[in-house]
Amino acid sequence: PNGYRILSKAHPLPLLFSVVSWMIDAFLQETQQMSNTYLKPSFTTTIKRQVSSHEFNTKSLRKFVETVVDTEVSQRLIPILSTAAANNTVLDLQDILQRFAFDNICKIAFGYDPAYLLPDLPEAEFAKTFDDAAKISSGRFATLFPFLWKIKRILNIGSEKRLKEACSDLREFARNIIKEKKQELSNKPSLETVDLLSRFLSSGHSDEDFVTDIVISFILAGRDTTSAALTWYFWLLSQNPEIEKEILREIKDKSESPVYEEVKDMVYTHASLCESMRLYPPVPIDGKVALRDDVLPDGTVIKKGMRVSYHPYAMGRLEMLWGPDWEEFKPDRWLQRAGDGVSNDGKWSFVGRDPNSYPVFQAGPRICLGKDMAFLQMKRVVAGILRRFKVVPAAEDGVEPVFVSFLTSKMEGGFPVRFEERAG
Ligand code: HEM
Repeated sequence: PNGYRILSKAHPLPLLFSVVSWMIDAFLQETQQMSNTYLKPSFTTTIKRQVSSHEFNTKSLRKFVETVVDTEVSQRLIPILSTAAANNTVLDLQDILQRFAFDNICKIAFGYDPAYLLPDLPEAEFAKTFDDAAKISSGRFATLFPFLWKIKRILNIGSEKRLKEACSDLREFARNIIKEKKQELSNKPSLETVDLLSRFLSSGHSDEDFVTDIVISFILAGRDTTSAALTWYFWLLSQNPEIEKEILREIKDKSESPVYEEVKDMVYTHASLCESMRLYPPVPIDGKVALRDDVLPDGTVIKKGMRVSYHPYAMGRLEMLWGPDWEEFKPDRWLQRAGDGVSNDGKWSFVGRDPNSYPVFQAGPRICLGKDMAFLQMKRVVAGILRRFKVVPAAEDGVEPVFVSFLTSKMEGGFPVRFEERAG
């Protein structure tokens, strides 16, 4: 569209030294309108410094997987799918996975259980508000006439009025979580809480707006990303039975291992998840705003204030990066035989890609902090579901889902499926 320049054509993501995180920040900027504060420039950097040594280290991650994810899988997800299989009911898998991810991220980040993944699939008012806010804010970046939304915002009408209301509700929701957590901590100062929010509050962060931002950004980072990845993953598996068979074989092989070992060794499943996110990245487009004048490695001049976007969706489909078979869902492109090449022991090993040519989790110093956590969660869900069920799209053969994006990717209208119990 007008106003856009392709800076590096098909070239891998250029170095982005002097740019700032944009997606989460942009969303937060909107929600912050309500508290009349300005985004602290170092906000997400501060989160990173604060939490990377705590919640995202291996020990916490293992705990997260073993307790929260497995409880949610075995006590909520599987019983719901079992009932649906027994009654031949069609469920919207996208909705189920979003509920699953929302419960998970709330439990790990705040020690709070919203219980959205219950058999009666309760109205998720908060989730709807969250979707509306994300949809309207992402619409701003896609518009050809940005002055229109700015006028609407000044006049407080239409979508901008709805956004303002939604943001107010979100902040209210976040404040309530914080209030309850503070109460809990004051009653039990020595409470053995491992959630992020307790850590922030216990370590002296009392600025309400700051902590509210943390709550909202973690929901955004943790809810829609893994659920988007898994929704498209199950769709691709339904279209590629041979690959599904291979994953199932791996899952069955590992079923006797302890949780952490199982997940670590699921090389083929890991490759298939990477491959699925190549074609359907949960964050299909992301951008940065230049803090000061800069020159990209290819000589392109960037002026302070210019927005630079990069497109994981487009980059995942480039022939020059992935070869002439880029359209194929092919986990093998992430694998090689382990060993010395002579005594082939038959084991596959995973071959990662340079994050600059696969920026699904972004690249550089602001790379996703939850990447390992996301993979652990996704593998446990894949193992939990596939071990018991075959996921069958309810739409007629040949009907393809439509990819849409509101900050994160979605399947338009959801993903209606049936579940078939596997024999044995
Ligand atoms: C498949 C799942 C996921 C994908 C594809 C993904 C992708 C991304 C991307 C593209 C960014 C960069 C955003 C930007 O700065 O513009 C990001 C940042 C981030 N992600 Fe993830 N994410 C995933 C799951 C998670 C999970 C489960 C968490 C856990 C809470 C998480 C936490 C974060 C955090 C804290 C940042 C900010 C890092 C910083 O700015 O220093 N992510 N993620």
